Amino acid sequence: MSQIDHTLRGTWTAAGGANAHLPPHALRWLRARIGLDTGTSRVPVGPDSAFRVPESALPAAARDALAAAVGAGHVLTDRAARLGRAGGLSYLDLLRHRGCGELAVPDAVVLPADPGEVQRVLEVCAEHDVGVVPFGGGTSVVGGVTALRGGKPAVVALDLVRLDRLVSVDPVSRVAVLQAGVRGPDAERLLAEHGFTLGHLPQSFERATIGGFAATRSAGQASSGYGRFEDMVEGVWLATPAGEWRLGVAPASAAGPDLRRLVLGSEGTLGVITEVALRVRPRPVVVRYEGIVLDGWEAGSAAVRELAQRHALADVTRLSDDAETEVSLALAGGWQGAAVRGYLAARRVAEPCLLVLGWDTASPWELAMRRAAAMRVLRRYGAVRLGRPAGEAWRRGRFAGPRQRDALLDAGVCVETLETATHWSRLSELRDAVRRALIGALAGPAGAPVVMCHVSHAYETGASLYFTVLVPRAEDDPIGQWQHAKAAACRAIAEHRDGPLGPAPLGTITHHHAVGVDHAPYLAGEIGPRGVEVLRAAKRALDPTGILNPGKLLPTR
Ligand SMILES: Cc1cc2nc3c(=O)[nH]c(=O)nc-3n(C[C@H](O)[C@H](O)[C@H](O)COP(=O)(O)OP(=O)(O)OC[C@H]3O[C@@H](n4cnc5c(N)ncnc54)[C@H](O)[C@@H]3O)c2cc1C
Repeated sequence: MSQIDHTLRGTWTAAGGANAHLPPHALRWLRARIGLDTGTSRVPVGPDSAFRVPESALPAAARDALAAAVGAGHVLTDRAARLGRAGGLSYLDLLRHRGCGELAVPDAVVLPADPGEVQRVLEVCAEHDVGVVPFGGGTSVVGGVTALRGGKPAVVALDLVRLDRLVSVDPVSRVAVLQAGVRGPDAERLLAEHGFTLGHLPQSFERATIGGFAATRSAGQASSGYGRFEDMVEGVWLATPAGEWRLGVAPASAAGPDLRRLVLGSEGTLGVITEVALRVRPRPVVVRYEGIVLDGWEAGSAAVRELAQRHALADVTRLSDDAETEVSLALAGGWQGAAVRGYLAARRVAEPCLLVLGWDTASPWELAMRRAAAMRVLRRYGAVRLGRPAGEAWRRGRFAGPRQRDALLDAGVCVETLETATHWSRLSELRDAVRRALIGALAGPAGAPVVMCHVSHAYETGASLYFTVLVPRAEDDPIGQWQHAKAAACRAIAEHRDGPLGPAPLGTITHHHAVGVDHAPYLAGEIGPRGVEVLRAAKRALDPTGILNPGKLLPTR
C-alpha cells in the first residue's frame, strides 16, 4: 500500500491489517464465539478511484491570502492531501475510508509553521468566511476532525504538523513548553534528552499530538499515576479569530475561574492551541508490570475502588471484566493461554477478571513500598497472581489495538469502542445498562455480539468504563448497524436517574474521547442549557463569525 493509500484508507500503518494478521486460532475463536463467517471473502477496501472528491471550493482570493500567510507550498488542494484529512479514525470513519458512505473532504489543507502563522491563517479565514478544522494527529473517534462546512462556502483543514518543537524546559520547576503538533513519541524523545517524561500514553500515542490531547482532555493508560492530560497543563497559548490568548502564570492561582479549563476540551471551537506548558517528571528508573486475577467483576471493581481510596493505585491500573479477559486469553492462544486457563481452573476462579498493574518508580525501595501497599489490599479480595509475564505481555501490546482493529475489519468484524465514567456507587448499574443496550441493539441473524468492558482510569470517587464490541459486520448496512448500537448505548448512559449528586445522567457521555459531532446531541443533558449558553458566549467572544470547527462540541440549534 502506498503512503497515499494508507492515509486515504485510514489504516493505522502503511501495511494496514497485514502487520497484525489474525492467527488461525483467533479466526477459529471468532467463528465459534460471534458466528463470524470467515469463508466469505470480502474486499476490504475499494479502489482509490472509487472516492469522489469534489473540486475545491476555496475562493481564489482566500487561497492567495493563505499562500501569502504560510507560503504557497503550504496550501495544498491536491486530492491526496485533502483525502488524507477527510475525517478521523472512528469505526465509521474507517468504513468511509474503505469506500462505504460519503467522506467529508476539506477544500484545502493549510500547514502553518509557527504560532504567528496560525494566527494569520485564522485572520485570513475570518476575513473570507472560510471554516477551519484544527487537525492534530487526526485520531479523533467522535467526528472531531470531520470537515463540516457549517454553512460556510468552504472549509480548510489546519494541520499543525509543522509546529513540532520543544520550545523550552525549566528543569528546576519541571515545566516544559511543547508546540501543538508534537506527536506522543516525539514528545517523549525530546523530553528524554533532558531526563524527563510526560507519562501521557493513550492507545493512540503513536499518532496523536500535544494540541489534540489538550483540545480533547485526553486520558492516557498511566493516568492513575501521571493524571489526565489536563492535570499536566500549566499554561496554554491559543490563536483565535479575535487575537492571541495566553493563559497560565503560576502552578496555582485564585485569580477568578481557571480559564485554562475553558480551553482544555474546547475541541478547536474556541481557538487553535499553538503551545502548551506542561508539568514533566523525571524518567522512571525501576519499572514493573504484572498481572493479577480477581474472581468476578464485583470483586475486581471493589478491589480497584479500595486501591483508589487508599491511594494505593499503580500508575497503570487496568481491570478487564470476564468477557474481556476471555477474549485476551483466546486471542493470545498457544500454550500460554491454555496454561493460564488451566492454572485459574485449578485455583477455582470461576469468572477470571484480569488486573494489570504497572509501576514507574525512582528506586527499588519505592517500588517495593508501593507494590506492598497494593498487594495488601488485593489479597483481601482473593487476588491470584499471574506474575510479570502477564503484565509484560500487556505492556508489549499496549499500542497494538489499532493494528488489530484494521485486521478485524479486514476479516469482516464490526469492532468499535465507547467509554463513559461514573461514581463507584453506580458503576455496575452503568456497566449493566450499556451492555444490555449494546447486546440488544446488535443481536441478530448475523451473529452474537461480544461486549467487553474495562476500567482503566480510577479516581477516589469513581471510575471510567471502556467498552469494546465485536460482532459480524452487517454487510448490507454496516454504518446503520453501528449507529443504531451507539445510539442505544448513549441513551443508556444519558438517562437521568437518582445518584449521589441528585437526578443526573447515569454516566458522562465521554470520559476521554471528547464530544465531537457524535456526542454533541447529549451535551446539554450533561451541562444543562445554561452551560451550552456559556460555551456559545465564549465562542462569540473568541470566534464571532463562527469559523472554528463547525458542527463540533456545541449542539446544533
Ligand atoms: C485507536 C485509538 C485509540 C485511542 N485511545 C485513546 C486513549 O487511550 N485515550 C484518549 O484520551 N483518547 C484516545 N483516542 C482518541 C484520540 O486519540 C484522542 O482524542 C486524542 O487526544 C486526539 O489527538 P489528535 O492529535 O489526534 O487530535 P485530532 O484527532 O486531530 O483532533 C481532535 C480534536 O481536537 C481538535 N484539535 C486538534 N488539535 C488542536 C489544536 N492544536 N488546537 C485546537 N484544537 C485542536 C480537533 O479539531 C478535533 O476536534 C484513541 C483514538 C484511536 C483512534
